[in-house]
Amino acid sequence: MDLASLYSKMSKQKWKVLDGIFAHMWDYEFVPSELIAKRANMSPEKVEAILKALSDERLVVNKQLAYFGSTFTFIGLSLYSLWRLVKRNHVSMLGKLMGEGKESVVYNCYSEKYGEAVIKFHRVGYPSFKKVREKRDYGTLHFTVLTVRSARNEYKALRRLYGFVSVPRPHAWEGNAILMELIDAKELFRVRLTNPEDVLEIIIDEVRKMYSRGVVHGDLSQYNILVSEEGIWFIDFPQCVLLEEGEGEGESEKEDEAEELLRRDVENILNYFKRAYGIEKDINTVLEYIKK
Ligand SMILES: Nc1ncnc2c1ncn2[C@@H]1O[C@H](COP(=O)(O)OP(=O)(O)OP(=O)(O)O)[C@@H](O)[C@H]1O
Ligand SMILES: [Mg+2]
Ligand SMILES: [Mg+2]
Repeated sequence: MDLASLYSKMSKQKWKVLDGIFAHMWDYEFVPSELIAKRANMSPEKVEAILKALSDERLVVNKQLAYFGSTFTFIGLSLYSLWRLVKRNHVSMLGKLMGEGKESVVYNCYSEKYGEAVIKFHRVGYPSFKKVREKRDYGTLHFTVLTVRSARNEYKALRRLYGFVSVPRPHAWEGNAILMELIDAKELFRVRLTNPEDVLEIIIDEVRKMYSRGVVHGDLSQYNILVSEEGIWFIDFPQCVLLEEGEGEGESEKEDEAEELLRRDVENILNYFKRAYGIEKDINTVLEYIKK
């Protein structure tokens, strides 16, 4: 996905058309070209011609239903989200591709406001990612909405935690993209720790702080913790559960889910430290400490 070169090939009218899709994607999987035309202030014929060009570039998928409709591809949505970040002056220059995970693509970038930073483009449940899709219950919502939601959930979690728990500073959120602080560190699984007991203590204390702010990570593992000489950071929050103030003591379904996820998170970490460093801790004691 070469976003920078795709970006340079866009025109003002193409951006307007993508903007029209974005504005109505909450109500339609395939947004009627007529609605796009209205918002873009162009004729429907012109809009359809642009949509066909965008489809050739694999930025949208068009479908002839009872009407002519369009939806974003992952690349199209990412490009559009990048445009919004640029327009709001959050991003000045896109840098190198840093990594491609199952559910995201992460780029280095430069921001005049924030300096060096990263952009994480979310992709949840796009059709080509079958395995990811099977794992979750998507109901009837379509991919674009789910993906934007996942970005929003991660942004909300980072906003709530930053300053209390060691997470990258969130700068901005647009569409499926989150702009955040660049952390100069490596994933836990790639590092041989000299003080694993201390690091495990820190992790448990941070998970406790997270929990006290109503956040359960939900995918905690040696892959989603970054470490360096300077400290440790938690990343990758789209699947987290956010409990509201006062929640966490009752019996709601969300709280049950949070409890279950917390146990799994802690289990993952304890298993990793046992396997990699031979450190053993009793999970129930640790959970009790976290919830205290
Ligand atoms: N703020 C950051 N600073 C530096 N590197 C980062 C940052 N955020 C993400 N990364 C890098 O990008 C990778 C993918 O990010 P992240 O884990 O958030 O997404 P993911 O696609 O959900 O991952 P996975 O496929 O493992 O679930 C990370 O493993 C890390 O190497
Ligand atoms: Mg990850
Ligand atoms: Mg992930």
